[in-house]
Amino acid sequence: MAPKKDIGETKHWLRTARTLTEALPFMRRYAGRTVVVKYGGHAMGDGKLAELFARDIVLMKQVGINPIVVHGGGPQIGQMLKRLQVESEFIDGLRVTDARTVEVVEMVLAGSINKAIVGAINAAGGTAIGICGKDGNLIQARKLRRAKRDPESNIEQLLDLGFVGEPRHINPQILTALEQAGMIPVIAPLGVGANGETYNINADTVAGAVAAAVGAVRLLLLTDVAGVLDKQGELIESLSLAEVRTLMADGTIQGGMIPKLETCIGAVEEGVDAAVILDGRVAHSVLLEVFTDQGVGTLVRRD
Ligand SMILES: Nc1ncnc2c1ncn2[C@@H]1O[C@H](COP(=O)(O)OP(=O)(O)O)[C@@H](O)[C@H]1O
Ligand SMILES: CC(=O)N[C@@H](CCC(=O)OP(=O)(O)O)C(=O)O
Repeated sequence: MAPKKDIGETKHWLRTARTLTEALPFMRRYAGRTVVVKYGGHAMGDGKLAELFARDIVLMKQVGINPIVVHGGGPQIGQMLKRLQVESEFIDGLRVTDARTVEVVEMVLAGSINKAIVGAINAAGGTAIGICGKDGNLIQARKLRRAKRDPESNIEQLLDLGFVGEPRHINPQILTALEQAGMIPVIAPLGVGANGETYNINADTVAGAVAAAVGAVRLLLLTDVAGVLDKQGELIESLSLAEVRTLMADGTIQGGMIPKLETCIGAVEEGVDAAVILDGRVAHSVLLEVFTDQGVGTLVRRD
């Protein structure tokens, strides 16, 4: 006869059974669909968090969902630029990128960060392949043109952000091939221009464009805050596209949150079911979002 379970073990078993019962409908709903997860530089934290993140991604793959990881690395690029004594400036959450800066951006994003994430996923039992937008012509990009209205003169000026790009066309074939081979794509946010030049693209923007191109069921943007906060600092759990636009216009949303929400609007308008901004520093936040009813963070939905 099998030995009796002790009470602690039984409680743990019951909790696991409840978790599985709650998760099963979501596993069925998302089976065979793609979830794009943007892993922000601020969300990466220490090694333990990266390990938990990698385990969540592998688990998703094991239950039949296709995760695609798009990563950032803004703070890590900043550290390297500092070490190399290259000045760096942001406008509306975007790094002004001259020729010297783009070399460093490529080295950090497609090099050390991409390979660290690939290593973590592989160590967790998955098969990850690291690529950037230049591989397989995944992201054809063009120079980003951004206008800003001068508050004093009220005249709109075109800003020159250098080699900052925006996706012009995504070729998802390479992603489909990796997915069919049971592999997990890990994408560094660089694009290739018409003349072969490298563009630095905001990682949220890339995640949104990839999610739209593959018809993802969810776009998850992992960051270092609980989600979108209101003026009192309280988490907003759900926002329609119209509500997002209001918060942008009244200044509640600033800095790096601007490209994040612009991305959510674009992705949802282009057919992604919903986008979520959530805290990547919370252990298993990806699983909590995908496999529970209430989810976490701020959900951006069509209406
Ligand atoms: N309304 C808001 N709610 C939450 N965060 C906001 C808001 N407005 C601005 N932010 C800022 O946006 C930051 C997230 O953007 P960013 O630093 O670019 O993240 P990541 O590196 O993860 O992409 C937050 O840490 C916060 O400082
Ligand atoms: C144009 C632009 O700003 N590119 C970003 C790319 C990395 C990124 O987006 O990283 P996070 O997601 O960690 O912020 C940069 O140079 O920092």
